[in-house]
Amino acid sequence: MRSPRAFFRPLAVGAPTPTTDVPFRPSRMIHFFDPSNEKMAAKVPDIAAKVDILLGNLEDAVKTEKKEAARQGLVEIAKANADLFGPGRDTQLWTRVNSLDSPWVLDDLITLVTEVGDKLDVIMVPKVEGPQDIHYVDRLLAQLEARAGLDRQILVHAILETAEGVANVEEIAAASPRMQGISLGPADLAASRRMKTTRVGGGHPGYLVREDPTGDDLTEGRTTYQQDLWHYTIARMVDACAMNDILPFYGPFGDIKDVVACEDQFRNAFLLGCVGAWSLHPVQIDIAKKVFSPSPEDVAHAKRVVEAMGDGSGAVMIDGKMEDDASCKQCIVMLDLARELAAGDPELAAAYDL
Ligand SMILES: CC(C)(COP(=O)(O)OP(=O)(O)OC[C@H]1O[C@@H](n2cnc3c(N)ncnc32)[C@H](O)[C@@H]1OP(=O)(O)O)[C@@H](O)C(=O)NCCC(=O)NCCSC(=O)C[C@H](O)C(=O)O
Ligand SMILES: [Mg+2]
Repeated sequence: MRSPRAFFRPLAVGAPTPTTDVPFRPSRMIHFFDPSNEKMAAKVPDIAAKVDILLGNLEDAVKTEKKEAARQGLVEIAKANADLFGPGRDTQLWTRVNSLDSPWVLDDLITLVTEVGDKLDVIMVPKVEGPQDIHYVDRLLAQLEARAGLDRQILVHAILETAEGVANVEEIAAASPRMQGISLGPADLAASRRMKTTRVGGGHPGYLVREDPTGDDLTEGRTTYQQDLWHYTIARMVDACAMNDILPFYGPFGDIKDVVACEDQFRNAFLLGCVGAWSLHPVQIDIAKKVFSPSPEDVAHAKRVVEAMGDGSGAVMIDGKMEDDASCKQCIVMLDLARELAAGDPELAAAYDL
């Protein structure tokens, strides 16, 4: 554990000073694409205009024989679209590198930071098991940033997708000032925990509670309610992130055609405190944008409560409900997000009347 005084010192001579805050940027969807896939690569300028975060994926879902093409493809895309990415641009450019035990990750990090480090906002690290993984990446990035002459830090995002990672999530979130956030990786996590679902995120019809029987018949007339397989992990991840001022995200929803259940999963995550989710296919982009932007009705209600509460003390009745200091704080959370999103989006600003 580093001393509090050392925490904000660069980890390599000449590396940028560590950031003290994760700056607010709209982060409602992390859109995944495979930079070795020509069709997807060709869509980058179009998609970049629609998403908050565009992520060139180098890890799972990229075939082994395409690993190097994906890495090189991302370098070329970042260079060819220099006007779209980098400090002050609307769309963040991220990458997901290969796992730390893979034969590719060292070259992923060296190549990307050296060639296009000035365009990259965040590096997503998969299968993070504890703070030691973040410390390794932190020091290596500092060395690479110093050598590349970068003047701002590239932040790090961890995926929570092993049982060990979940057990250590608080230490992971607090491991470095470079930490930007954490995503739930439900597919790898299910495998690591030996859960018996084969789905990529979402619910499972077998995970349910059943109403008690009303008579002797145990088989008929008993309503079942599907439960959320991910509630515990998301809630724990949200707490770990909130206590360290970093951002929690839901990860992938693999049933691309089930846009309804995707919206439900994203909304559960939003309500629990996540700021965004991954989009794996263009059809999921607008779902994430809608869900992770507060609704105009919630914003209108929040405005009413904050106005009625004045200095925030005491209690008032609005529409038959008690509002006090605590509910006023909830409303301020909602309003802050609405204002931040509306600042870069005239349509939202109009919908929120802000
Ligand atoms: C899921 C897909 C393989 C589906 O691809 P495809 O069969 O080509 O879908 P469509 O025919 O409906 O595509 C229509 C057009 O849209 C383009 N497309 C598709 N996906 C994307 C995308 N993500 N970005 C940009 N463009 C996209 C297609 O090329 C078609 O174009 P055209 O023919 O010109 O009309 C595919 O969507 C896909 O590969 N998505 C990304 C998958 C991914 O990144 N997976 C990894 C993240 S999830 C994970 O790793 C698990 C996690 O770590 C955990 O452990 O939980
Ligand atoms: Mg995974």
